Amino acid sequence: MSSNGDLQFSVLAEVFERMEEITSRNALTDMLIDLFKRAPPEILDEIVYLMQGKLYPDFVGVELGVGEKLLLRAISLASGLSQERVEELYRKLGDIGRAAEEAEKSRKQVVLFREPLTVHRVYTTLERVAKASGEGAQDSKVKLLASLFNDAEPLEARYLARIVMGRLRLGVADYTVLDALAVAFGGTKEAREVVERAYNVSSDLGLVARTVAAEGLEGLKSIRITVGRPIRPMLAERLSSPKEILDKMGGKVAAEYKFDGERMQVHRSGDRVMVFSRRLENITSHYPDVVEIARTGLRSSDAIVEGEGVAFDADTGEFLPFQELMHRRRKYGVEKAMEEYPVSLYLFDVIYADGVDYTTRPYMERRKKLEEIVEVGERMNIAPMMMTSDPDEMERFMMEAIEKGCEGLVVKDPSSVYRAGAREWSWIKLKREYRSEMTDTVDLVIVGAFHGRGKRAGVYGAYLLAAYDQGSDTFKTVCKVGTGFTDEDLRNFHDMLQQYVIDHRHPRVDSKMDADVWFVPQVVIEVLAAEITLSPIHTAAWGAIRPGAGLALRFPRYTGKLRTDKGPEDATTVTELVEMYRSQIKKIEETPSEGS
Ligand SMILES: Nc1ncnc2c1ncn2[C@@H]1O[C@H](COP(=O)(O)OP(=O)(O)OP(=O)(O)O)[C@@H](O)[C@H]1O
Repeated sequence: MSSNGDLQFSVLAEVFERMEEITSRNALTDMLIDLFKRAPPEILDEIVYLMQGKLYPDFVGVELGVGEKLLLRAISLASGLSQERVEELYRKLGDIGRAAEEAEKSRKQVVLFREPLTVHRVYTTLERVAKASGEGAQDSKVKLLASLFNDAEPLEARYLARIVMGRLRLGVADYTVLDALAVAFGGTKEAREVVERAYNVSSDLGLVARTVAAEGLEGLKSIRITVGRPIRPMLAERLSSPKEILDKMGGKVAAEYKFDGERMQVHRSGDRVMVFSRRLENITSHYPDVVEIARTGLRSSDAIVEGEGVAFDADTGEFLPFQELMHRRRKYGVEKAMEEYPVSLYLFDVIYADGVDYTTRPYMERRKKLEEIVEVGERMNIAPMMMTSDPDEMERFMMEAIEKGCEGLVVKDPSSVYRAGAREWSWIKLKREYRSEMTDTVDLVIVGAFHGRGKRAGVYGAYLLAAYDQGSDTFKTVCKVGTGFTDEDLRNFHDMLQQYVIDHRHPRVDSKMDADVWFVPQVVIEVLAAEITLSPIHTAAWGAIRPGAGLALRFPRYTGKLRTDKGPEDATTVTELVEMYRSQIKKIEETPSEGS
């Protein structure tokens, strides 16, 4: 069955057919073990890719580029059935695989000679289909596919069609393949670890399969971290208080800001930079600015670093909510999206640099290396970190992080290595305790402003807003807002506010934050925010919920409504904010806590 390093495609098709009927994971693993042992090592990578309905690992980002219409044309060409007939079969059966199979069964062309399909031929032909581009690409794709269907038996045609359409859906998870490889070529418990490590540092299941089949476990040890090939990210566990974290880790820990953006694994080799997402897709084309930042800001020209890309408002410099980053995931108009939603990179780890694999080095050493190789600038920075063994200090650091637009902290064990692909207790995330959507708008008083930069030069870029405190008849700050204003709003606000400018903080304004310009509290605007959080900076409800903390709005946005109908004392009060905060918590406690 296997000869000359190849395998009949029919063998694979039969295995696929049996897999579809299996209901237990153990049986599925056994079947894979059997297949892996029978297949020649040279094509085991091809088998593994095809089994998952792909040609390469995901990070390569190559697609077949074959739509339904094109595939139906190829089936029609090979079977001699009219295209209408093939389409009708597809409509009737509702499955393109079954349609291809039926077409094959009732093929009109008399075939004098069939060259039996092999796995390697299927694989390499599909590679050519994927690579066909430019003028006439569609026709070449049809011809190439038809050449396969021409030689396919009905069962082979079924699976061929499904692979091509990405509808194989055998549900063979990466971990099932790893289990099967470990048993087939190792047989010991240790084998699973070696196989998994090779996978975690390469993210390439096919490569791992072929290597272990050809060279055994020893061979896998030669799979090393390589620039250009993403490694599976280390993940964090979660606890809800600083004390629990300190109890778990013991001693001094390293607490870092947890930025709320998109995780980016940045690979650089000379002038070439690649960016991979948390799910290891190649997202380089969406982030030309990150490419440039890495090219100019990394002192090592051969490195893999990890960090969080955070979108910010170009005019105010403030972080934007995570969702705004999705504007960067478009296919066209990347340049425009890049201007509207620029990204700053906050690095938190180094995986590889100048020929050294840092994953086996302790956190403190990695952090030191990171500081060495990162040229800190406006667009590239290192996540702020503090070493602490005091829960109160950690709590304050978390509030500071949230105040700056972060989600909380990721606390790390200073002696821990980088465990690719693992979610373990050496990284623990601490998010703000309470999280829910704020659906009500609030009306707040403009008490200060900050000079605009960039496109907002000459007008105010952001405003300091306050709620009204009836008890003391003062205005307590709750947020800085720079989002939601049109250019016209900004000009109008700037002009209108001139009459209220004073050269010091108004005595009825209670603020820990220093504004560039202060106003007499007069103008009221409507604002919507994501939620209310505790804050070490804003003075509203200071100490009411927790000593040393006030309340703040997270991600506030001007709704476009200037409340000329309200005087400053009609603004939302601090008491109302406390109420809103409490009902928020109640809602959280009543809903099941979010999983990770
Ligand atoms: N300083 C930091 N260190 C590590 N991860 C950070 C840091 N800042 C932000 N992050 C982000 O936090 C994530 C760590 O949390 P976790 O491993 O649970 O990932 P997750 O499942 O994506 O969770 P979440 O939804 O909380 O981001 C990382 O994937 C990364 O994107």
